[in-house]
Amino acid sequence: MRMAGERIIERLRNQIFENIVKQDIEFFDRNRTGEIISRLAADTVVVGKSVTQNISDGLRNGIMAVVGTGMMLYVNTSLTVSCILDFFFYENGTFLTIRFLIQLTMMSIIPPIAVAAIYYGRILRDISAKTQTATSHTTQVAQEKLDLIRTVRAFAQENRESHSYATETHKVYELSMKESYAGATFFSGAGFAGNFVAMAILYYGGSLVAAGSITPGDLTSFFLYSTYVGFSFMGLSGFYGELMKGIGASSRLFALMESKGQVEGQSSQTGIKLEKVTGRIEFKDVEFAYPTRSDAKIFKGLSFTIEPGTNVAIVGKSGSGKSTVAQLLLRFYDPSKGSIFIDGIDIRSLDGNHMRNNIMSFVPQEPSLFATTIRENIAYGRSNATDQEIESACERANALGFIKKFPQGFETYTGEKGVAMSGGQKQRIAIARALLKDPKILIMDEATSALDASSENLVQDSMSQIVMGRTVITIAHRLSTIQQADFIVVVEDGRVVETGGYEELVEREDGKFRHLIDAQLSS
Ligand SMILES: Nc1ncnc2c1ncn2[C@@H]1O[C@H](COP(=O)(O)OP(=O)(O)OP(=O)(O)O)[C@@H](O)[C@H]1O
Repeated sequence: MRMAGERIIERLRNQIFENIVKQDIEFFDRNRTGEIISRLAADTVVVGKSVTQNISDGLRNGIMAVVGTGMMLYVNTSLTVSCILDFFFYENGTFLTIRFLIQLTMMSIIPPIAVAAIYYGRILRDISAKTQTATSHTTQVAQEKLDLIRTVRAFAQENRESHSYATETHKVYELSMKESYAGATFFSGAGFAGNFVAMAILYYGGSLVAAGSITPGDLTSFFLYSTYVGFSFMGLSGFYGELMKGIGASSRLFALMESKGQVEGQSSQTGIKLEKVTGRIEFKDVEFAYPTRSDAKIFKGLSFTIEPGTNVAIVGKSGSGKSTVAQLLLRFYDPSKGSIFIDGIDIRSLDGNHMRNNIMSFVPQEPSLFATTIRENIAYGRSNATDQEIESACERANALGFIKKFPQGFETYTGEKGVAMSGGQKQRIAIARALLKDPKILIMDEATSALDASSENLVQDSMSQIVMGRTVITIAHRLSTIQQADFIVVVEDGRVVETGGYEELVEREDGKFRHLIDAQLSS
């Protein structure tokens, strides 16, 4: 049972994690990582144990109850005839036979214990669901605060964070207290009833022995079996309670396991697999609001076309939705109206997995690295890449120089989320990672923002190599970095308000792009 339990826990974890990583990005906007981690780590153990170790206890107790009752009846049958005929009424007319003792045991312990056990089980189920939620909140708080430990330290908020963690752990403690009270009430009540009946059996059984209607041996065996039955019913109640606890903890787990993404096929492997792509992109009348903020429309009819092989910059004020263009193109979300096409095909009909794996590469605004070596981070999208390919991607991303300066070179450990790398180094590793896939469409979200002027110049210099033979979308904040763009798309109020080449737009006196440039120069 223990082995089966461990196997169940392993399978539950794997299946739930597999389902979670395939969820839409919206799911991660709605759920906090700490909660998911806690469900995977703690809830799976409660559920696994409740259906295995607990079942073994339940089976043992069930068998003991059945056999014990059978033996009681057996003791009874051997005496039944004489008991019923000769001692049906004893002395002063009291109803005292072994049958009566059985009835006494059965009637006075089992039904009340059964009713109390059902009630106790329900309480445990509710408390268990609440405890698992409270436990997930403690993990959430710990995870978030430790993730941001540098901010916590910089603002000297260690005490406050310890206090907020303690508040959450206290909620778990209070629920555990409730569970303890419920357990103590149930088991002490059941124990008291059991002892009372045991005394009653001894008292009446003693009288029967004294009267010679049963032998001391009969009473002893009967007493032994009834104790077995009593204990096993207590055990069965405990089993039921633990089962209910498992059910309480499982509700959220099964919801996580069964939850299906909203964006059908966001990470599924169905749909068209585009093999020969030119890299033409079209946004047509796209309307969009983030699902978690559906009243704030980001796009209200966004339309633009990017021809294959061009280097396009998307510009606009902060919060105008530039990064959202990338998120829609990667199909992290679907537009509420309108469509996005790649080579004339609506991306909703493409195989999302294939599209992201073979057609596109993305350098996010804040590149995070996995806690492993530089090599593994760069080869993340193409684990079979050769050393030569990795070096070549690094050269184009202007990353080779600094990587080679590390004593361990490509084997240097990048730290959790890349903390052991500078912002500029992380960005160049992320650019190299994107280039290694040799994508037809490269999306760079403010990819050079963390670079110092000289590194940025070096990356800009290699831009001609980076863009060669592919469509590049640069989501630009610093307008100085987009002079090489073939085409600029200016986004404002959810629409495209201007398009054109850099020189052309800069010269438009009253143009939106010109305003952006002027605003940036004067700041
Ligand atoms: N996951 C999200 N859920 C809800 N709202 C979001 C989400 N991501 C972004 N937003 C909101 O959408 C709007 C557009 O954000 P976006 O990141 O696209 O802007 P941006 O133009 O790239 O800004 P910046 O140049 O400052 O990075 C903002 O108002 C932002 O608050």
